[in-house]
Amino acid sequence: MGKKKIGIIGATGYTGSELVRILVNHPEVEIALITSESRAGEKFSDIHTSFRGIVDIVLQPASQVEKTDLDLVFLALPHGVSMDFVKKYHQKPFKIVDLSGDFRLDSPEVYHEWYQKEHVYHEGFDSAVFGLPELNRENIKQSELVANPGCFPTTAILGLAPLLSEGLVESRGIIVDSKTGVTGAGVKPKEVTHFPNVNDNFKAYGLKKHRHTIEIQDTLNKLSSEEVSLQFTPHLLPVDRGILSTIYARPVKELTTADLNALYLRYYEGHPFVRITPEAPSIKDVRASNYCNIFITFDERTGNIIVLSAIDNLVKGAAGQAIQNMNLMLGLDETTGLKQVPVNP
Ligand SMILES: NC(=O)C1=CN([C@@H]2O[C@H](COP(=O)(O)OP(=O)(O)OC[C@H]3O[C@@H](n4cnc5c(N)ncnc54)[C@H](OP(=O)(O)O)[C@@H]3O)[C@@H](O)[C@H]2O)C=CC1
Ligand SMILES: CC(=O)N[C@@H](CCC(=O)OP(=O)(O)O)C(=O)O
Repeated sequence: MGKKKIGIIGATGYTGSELVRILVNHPEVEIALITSESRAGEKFSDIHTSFRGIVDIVLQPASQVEKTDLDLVFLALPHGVSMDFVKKYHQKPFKIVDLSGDFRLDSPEVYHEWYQKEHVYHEGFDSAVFGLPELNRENIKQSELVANPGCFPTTAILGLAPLLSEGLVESRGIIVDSKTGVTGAGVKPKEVTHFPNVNDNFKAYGLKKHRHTIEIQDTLNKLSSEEVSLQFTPHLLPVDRGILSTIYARPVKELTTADLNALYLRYYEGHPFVRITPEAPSIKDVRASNYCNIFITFDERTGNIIVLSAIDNLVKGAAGQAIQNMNLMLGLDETTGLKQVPVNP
């Protein structure tokens, strides 16, 4: 059987280039098409110069998608833009992994409220599968359209899933305190990512209203018998990539650190990209890899459970997870092409 043919839409952005970086060494697929609207006609390596001599493919306009024989397409496009592409490609023979938030939430009304986007595409919301393989592996395998999770939700959901599915913590008042690198904000320069505003600085944003709050709650509600309500606050770190979420929850029964570690090891057995670690993880422990490192402990003094969950926002938080989903959708081993060792230092 030949290699599967893959298209990447929006590859001048950060997640698009990260998809190319990983897929170029994937043994079972070939990159058949890379598109860009703003830079069509230029080489991919003219824009992402670290690919010089490695990926010199000429960027095509997105209109080429329908003229190319493809097995699967990644949409690495902004929220709201992906919807139009999904609508256009709905009946095409290729599968789709959408990296945006357009199809992650269950209802268009909720999407509208939290994304503050006027443009809502109703059809297709029903058929999209939320692409977190650790929770949804079997559905992803059958899916034609996967909604790849957001970066913060990946840390928070993986960090809390064992506790909430076993009903071991109070489901209201959980705190998710997250720190992210600046690539999470995309390639377009903005005031918030301007060098003097980020460098040597640290700040919270999206207080009380960040759209990932609902993505985390919605997903955890499907695991929990009691309704989940959580406080999510993201912060911007002066680093390029990486997310560390510190999560606090109140146990509903007596639990020791040993009990919690045993639970997490059992829950994530057979999930190759989740590592339950004996030490508090740093973002460099997962940098440029598809791993999510999770540390869990009980603080006897305060009565809190503390969970630390670390990923690379561009890999397990975006492109790596998207490729993990692609592997499942194409019937490949989940880890194919994704065994990169984290870069530390
Ligand atoms: N960065 C991250 O850590 C994560 C990002 N995501 C999501 O993945 C998607 C892609 O993210 P990311 O790569 O960071 O985004 P970027 O802003 O870095 O890149 C998006 C690309 O989309 C293309 N594009 C096409 N149409 C438009 C349009 N109308 N307006 C602006 N850009 C357009 C552009 O490429 P061109 O002009 O060449 O076509 C652009 O380079 C987003 O939905 C994001 O929310 C999800 C998880 C983590
Ligand atoms: C630093 C920064 O701005 N990060 C982005 C997260 C990007 C992401 O993972 O997720 P989406 O696909 O849901 O946009 C933010 O907080 O909006």
